[in-house]
Amino acid sequence: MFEPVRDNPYPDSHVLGEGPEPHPLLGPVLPLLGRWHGRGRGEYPTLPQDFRYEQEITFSHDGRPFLRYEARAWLVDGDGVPVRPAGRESGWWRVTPDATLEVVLAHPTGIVETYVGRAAGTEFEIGTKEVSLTPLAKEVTGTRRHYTVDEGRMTVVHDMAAVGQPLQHHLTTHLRLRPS
Ligand code: HEM
Repeated sequence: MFEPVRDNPYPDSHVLGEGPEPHPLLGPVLPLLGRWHGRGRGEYPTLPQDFRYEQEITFSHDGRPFLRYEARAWLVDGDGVPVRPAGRESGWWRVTPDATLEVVLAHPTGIVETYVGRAAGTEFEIGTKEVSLTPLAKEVTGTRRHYTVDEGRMTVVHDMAAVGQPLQHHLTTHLRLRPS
């Protein structure tokens, strides 16, 4: 019944030239591919003070026309010393033939977001189509994310409408591509 099986023949890759060939439709999002690590600052008008964090983001693929996305962050103090784990999220970035992006992200805090957006060179902009919340999740009504990639550096600006507040800045992160 429990016969041995071979290793997964379709591994993910986050490095060009390793693993499967990227699907041709992934062309517009290839600048995102890789493991990124960096620092950020966050704020929101409902919070008593702003905060600093570090974050790791990985975009990978298995040869099909979507990226796998994984991100985790941890708060740090003013000296960069880790304080506690913070936001985590994972999901999928699907690319259509006209370079439209369709993104699904899930958070451990009971939030699931669907997004639509566009890839334009090294700029990627996505905005929520719908946000779905579990009963205990904080009220998030919409978010917008802007990714800019430039020679191994990535900046992510994340605006959010939540807990009765209109869409406004929550996070800005500056990341560098990690050597694999
Ligand atoms: C790098 C990722 C993130 C970090 C470091 C971060 C950090 C924080 C921190 C420190 C707080 C204050 C409450 C606390 O101490 O836990 C907070 C509040 C909040 N965050 Fe984030 N966050 C991140 C991503 C997100 C995302 C992706 C969303 C929405 C999809 C989100 C939605 C919220 C909401 C709704 C609140 C509560 C505001 C309130 O109740 O006043 N956060 N975040």
